[in-house]
Amino acid sequence: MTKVELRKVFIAKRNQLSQADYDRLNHDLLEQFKQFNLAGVNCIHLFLPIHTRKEPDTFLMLNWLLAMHPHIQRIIPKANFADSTMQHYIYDEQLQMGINAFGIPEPIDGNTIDPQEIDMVLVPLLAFDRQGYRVGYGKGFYDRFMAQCKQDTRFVGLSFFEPVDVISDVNPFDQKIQECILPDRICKLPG
Ligand SMILES: Nc1nc2c(c(=O)[nH]1)N(C=O)[C@@H](CNc1ccc(C(=O)N[C@@H](CCC(=O)O)C(=O)O)cc1)CN2
Ligand SMILES: Nc1ncnc2c1ncn2[C@@H]1O[C@H](COP(=O)(O)OP(=O)(O)OP(=O)(O)O)[C@@H](O)[C@H]1O
Repeated sequence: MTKVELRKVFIAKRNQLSQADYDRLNHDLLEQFKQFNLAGVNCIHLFLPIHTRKEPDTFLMLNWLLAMHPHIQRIIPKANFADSTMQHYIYDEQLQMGINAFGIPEPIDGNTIDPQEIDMVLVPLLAFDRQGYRVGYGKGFYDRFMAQCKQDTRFVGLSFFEPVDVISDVNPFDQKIQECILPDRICKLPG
């Protein structure tokens, strides 16, 4: 299926989730995340969820990391919709948070870092395929950002749903995830 078709199908699948389904799936994703090997990860980048779009609740991972791995630096993005780029802020006491026009919790002001410092990125997606290609909301924010990271940065998707076989219209800008956290397992991708 094409990205346009997949967006429709997977937005509908999310919208059909009841609050109870959504809560359970978030709980299950957190349990899988806890199993994840974080050896060598000193700096982790997390998107923050658009709750109205029933995105995976990454606040659960953020809080768990603070409690269990306080030495790991946590980074969150601020999106600039004028040019589809993002800036990356350290989630510390100095960070001032707000909610932008798209419902994304994001920094207003704080300390920024360079993408080259990031060891692992939790990547938002609507759908992904068995090769590791992903479909987002279609502005290329993550394709641009992932291209700026180190060669060995780990890109990890979070999905409530299984991969599709193939995304038929991938383009040269598309960046792949190497793993995807699902509610019942961690799905390894060819990378
Ligand atoms: N939580 C979260 N943060 C994220 C992403 C994400 O997928 N999830 N993004 C991942 O890349 C970027 C934001 N991408 C977005 C792209 C489009 C729309 C959006 O609402 N688009 C409108 C159409 C607007 C237009 O075309 O001008 C829509 O879909 O109705 C929202 C976020 C950066 N931050
Ligand atoms: N590094 C880049 N430089 C210029 N344009 C880019 C770059 N990366 C992606 N794009 C453009 O951004 C758009 C991304 O569209 P695509 O449908 O692949 O988005 P997506 O992966 O679903 O979105 P997102 O990454 O925002 O979740 C395409 O038009 C693509 O050409």
